Amino acid sequence: MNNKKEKVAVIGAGSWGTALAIVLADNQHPVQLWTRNEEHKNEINNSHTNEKYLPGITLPELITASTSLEETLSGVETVIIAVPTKAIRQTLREVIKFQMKPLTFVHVSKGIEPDSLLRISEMIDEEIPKRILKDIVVLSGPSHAEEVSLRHPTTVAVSSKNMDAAEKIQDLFMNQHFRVYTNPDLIGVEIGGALKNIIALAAGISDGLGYGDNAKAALITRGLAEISRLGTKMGANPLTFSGLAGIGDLIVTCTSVHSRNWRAGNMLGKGQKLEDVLNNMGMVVEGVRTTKAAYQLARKYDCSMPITEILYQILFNDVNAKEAVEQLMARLKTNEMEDLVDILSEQMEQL
Ligand SMILES: NC(=O)C1=CN([C@@H]2O[C@H](COP(=O)(O)OP(=O)(O)OC[C@H]3O[C@@H](n4cnc5c(N)ncnc54)[C@H](O)[C@@H]3O)[C@@H](O)[C@H]2O)C=CC1
Ligand SMILES: O=C(CO)COP(=O)(O)O
Repeated sequence: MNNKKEKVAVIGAGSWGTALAIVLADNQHPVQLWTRNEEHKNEINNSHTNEKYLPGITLPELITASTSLEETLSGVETVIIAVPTKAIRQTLREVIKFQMKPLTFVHVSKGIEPDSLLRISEMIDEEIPKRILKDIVVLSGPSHAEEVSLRHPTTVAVSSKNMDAAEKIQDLFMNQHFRVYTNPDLIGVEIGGALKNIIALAAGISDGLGYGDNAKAALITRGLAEISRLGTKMGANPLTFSGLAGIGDLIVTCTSVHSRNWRAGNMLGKGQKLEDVLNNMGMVVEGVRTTKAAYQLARKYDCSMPITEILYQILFNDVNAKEAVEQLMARLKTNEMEDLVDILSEQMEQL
């Protein structure tokens, strides 16, 4: 059942924030969408479009944009945080200047902060004073904004330490095009969403190099193995990685031309420089920063992550992509099932 009249704030009017605003407006929720750009605000309010991020889509009239956070947050109990991971802390610090009443923070971004190695829910917990922090919920899963905005069937998962809050967000978003599942594994849902971008970059590189379906299937399968291995060490339930926030998101991001991570990888595989690729994309490519964070996490947790390690060398140490693939293929022989044994024994230790 939808809470039809509740106003909702969406912070970030890029592709994903706008697509989710459409879902909420389709569910009859008035949406207050925040953008930092005055022209962008006028376009959304006057033309009901967002041509840079969702070309060709007409936005429902229930969506109104503002450049004022105070105005965006007025009268809402739920705020959707939809800015890139690197902008989360700065955005939260602005939000708390205008907020007196408790809020449920729903984050929909996919990343991990390098150096602190915090997940986004942990960053929110750190930044938001307890007096205005009601709950933190994550929404993640295989969901390209371009398809959500066309009302194509999409499924996602929501998670929180408080499952009542997760169920409330499930009700807020759920409709006939957008199916929302709950999953109690907050760590797994956040880790799956963040780490799949690393593998999508690698899949794009593989395609850019001209390799085929065998290579991509290998990256998806062995990528899932290393995501599960690290995620389990961090306290996730390994079963989450067989779900929407794991293999589901991995498939969509590694195989879709909509994926910015895949597209960036593809350009790198064709020989373009990382700096040029990022400058030309005009949208966030989360996997680059997340590769740095995962590389650090692999060391912290003493976890073998060969694809992440080799991608780190390509991105940050200028290692040639073709030679990197040769290195991956020439690794010491091993037993595929060792991963499963590692994951199971990790789980036993946690019981
Ligand atoms: N686009 C998609 O299909 C999906 C994206 N996501 C995640 O959602 C998050 C946002 O991604 P998109 O909307 O796709 O990115 P985007 O690049 O399309 O839009 C980002 C928005 O954040 C704003 N922004 C950037 N830096 C900022 C800063 N320092 N302060 C305030 N605002 C800032 C931009 O102006 C823009 O409005 C990412 O973590 C992404 O992984 C998750 C699921 C689907
Ligand atoms: O997370 C996404 C789809 O689920 C979007 O992926 P990209 O950021 O690679 O476009």
